[in-house]
Amino acid sequence: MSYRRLLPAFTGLLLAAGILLWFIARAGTSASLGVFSELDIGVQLGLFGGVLLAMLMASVALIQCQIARPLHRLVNYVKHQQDGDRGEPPKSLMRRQDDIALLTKKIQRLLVTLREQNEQLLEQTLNDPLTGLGNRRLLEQRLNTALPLSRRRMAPLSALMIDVDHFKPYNDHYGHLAGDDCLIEIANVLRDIFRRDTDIVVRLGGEEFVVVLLDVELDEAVRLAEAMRGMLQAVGIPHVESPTAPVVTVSIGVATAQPGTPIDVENLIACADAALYQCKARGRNCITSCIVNVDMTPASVSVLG
Ligand SMILES: Nc1nc2c(ncn2[C@@H]2O[C@H](COP(=O)(O)OP(=O)(O)OP(=O)(O)O)[C@@H](O)[C@H]2O)c(=O)[nH]1
Repeated sequence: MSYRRLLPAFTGLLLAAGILLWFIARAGTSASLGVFSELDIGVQLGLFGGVLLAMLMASVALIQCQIARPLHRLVNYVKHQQDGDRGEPPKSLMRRQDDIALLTKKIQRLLVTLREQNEQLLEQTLNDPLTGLGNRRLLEQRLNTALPLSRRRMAPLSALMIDVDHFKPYNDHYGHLAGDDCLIEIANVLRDIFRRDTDIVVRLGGEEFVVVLLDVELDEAVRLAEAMRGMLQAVGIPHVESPTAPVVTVSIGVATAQPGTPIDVENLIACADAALYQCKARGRNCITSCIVNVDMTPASVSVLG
């Protein structure tokens, strides 16, 4: 029985007991209630008190079992949800037919909505809205976990800094919207080439993209960079203003940190950037690679070709 029906019942019983006690007390003094009138007044009062106490204890037990305990379970459910638990509310709460069940269902729905909205917000803060790739924050977040792990496992790590060649003349000639479409197309090529779950592919800003490949040696990183460059050229986005090629091309700086090199996000990107700079100097639409040195200053990048 739900507390909504039990409480009025107990209140009624208490009331009835009170009236009964009052009646018996009166009967005791008017000596018209046979057996009670023969009892000592102290015993009569003791009896009344006992009945009252029993009723009170029953009420407390009822409140404890029907209200306090379920509410405690509800609080525990909310606490666990706050700690990241995704479980359902206790079945004993969901099965009820009262306000506590209603409250539980409402809280559950509210928590699901909040969680979904949080996930959407988080995605927005970690994604580039134009291309749908990750952004710099996502790169930092994932590298903060990946770099120490990679160091501990003594695994190599490679970063590719990809920059669109002559993008300003492209924008000037075809317009900013066409420029946006071009960036989206490049992002699609990146998605096609870098498919591993561990690959981190982000748009750093403007016409610059970064790819970080965990557990990938320099040779493999250069091969993938070459595949990306080739695929974009094969897509053939016309670029009549480019002095390099009749289509949109990219320059790619590849930096590889050998197993155990103590690098951080900034240093890795700085080294790949230095390699990219060499690429641009060599005439664009090419790949330059380097090994990240232990002192990790961009100036220490040794270009391999
Ligand atoms: N359409 C579009 N253009 C952008 C976006 N972000 C940056 N750009 C443009 O990208 C161009 C980058 O130009 P530059 O930095 O001079 O580079 P570049 O012309 O590609 O020259 P190189 O890199 O030396 O080959 C600028 O014209 C920016 O306005 C964007 O989100 N959308």
